[in-house]
Amino acid sequence: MPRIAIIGGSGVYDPKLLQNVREETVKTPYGEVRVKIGEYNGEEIAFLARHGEGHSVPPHKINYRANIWALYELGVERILSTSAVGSLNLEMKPGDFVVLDQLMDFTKTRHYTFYDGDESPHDRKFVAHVDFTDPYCPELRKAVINAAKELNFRYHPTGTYACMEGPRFETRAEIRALKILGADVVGMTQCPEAALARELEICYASVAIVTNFAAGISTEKLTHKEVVDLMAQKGEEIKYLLMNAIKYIPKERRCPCKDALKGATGE
Ligand SMILES: O=P(O)(O)O[C@H]1O[C@H](CO)[C@@H](O)[C@H]1O
Ligand SMILES: Nc1nc2[nH]cnc2c(=O)[nH]1
Repeated sequence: MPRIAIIGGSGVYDPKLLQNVREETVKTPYGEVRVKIGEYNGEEIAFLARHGEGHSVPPHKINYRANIWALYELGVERILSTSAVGSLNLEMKPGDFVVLDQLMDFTKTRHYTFYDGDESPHDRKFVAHVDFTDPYCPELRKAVINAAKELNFRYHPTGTYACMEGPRFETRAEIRALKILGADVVGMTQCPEAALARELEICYASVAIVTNFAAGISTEKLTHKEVVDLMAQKGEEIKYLLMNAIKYIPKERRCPCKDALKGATGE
């Protein structure tokens, strides 16, 4: 059973560094999900392409609940993901890695929880309000930071991610407002992905890769092509960073993520 999963975002569509890769279709109450499972240094790792292998699913249409539930069904306890982002912070330049520690959710039409009471399509028909003060797992964040240090990659140990609905990019005014609100980077997929992992008591962290300066800060037109091109240039580094982080992930979980539901249901 894979204890660790990688969710690849834009530009990260296949688990090149895994050996003996097999594909499983996992049935979930929210639909079927195709997951690849391979090995790295003798450890079973699950891999899921967030947008589908051909980047056919836009950010606002991703079946986040099926994806996270599928990894839960496989026994995954820890999820590392990648996120291509625009930067609002001049210190965070294209090509930089940002180990996210905070997020703000500005999405509008997504499905945000597994806990829909009686309407839940599974036996967890209770109401739950999980703590999300710190949305990312401290142990996973530390593992990525250790790996970035060891590989001598240009990285930032913290960063606040503003999640926009998309699929369009932002206006100048929206980026100006997000900057005032304290965002460092902007993307379209961390919400509800991070919260759904917390709701199933799965540790979650995301390595953001700055692909461009955000609207109004960049002097150029924003294009998805620029995002995918930069992710392709950084492909090898991203894979080495994620794989290198694995050895720093403690076998035993001592983080609050594993007890997220304690007290969340009022019981
Ligand atoms: O967050 P990932 O999946 O890396 O994708 C990012 O890249 C796309 C924009 O080019 C958006 O979907 C944005 O969220
Ligand atoms: N929302 C958003 N997502 C991105 N992903 C990569 N760059 C950007 C950006 O500028 N805005």
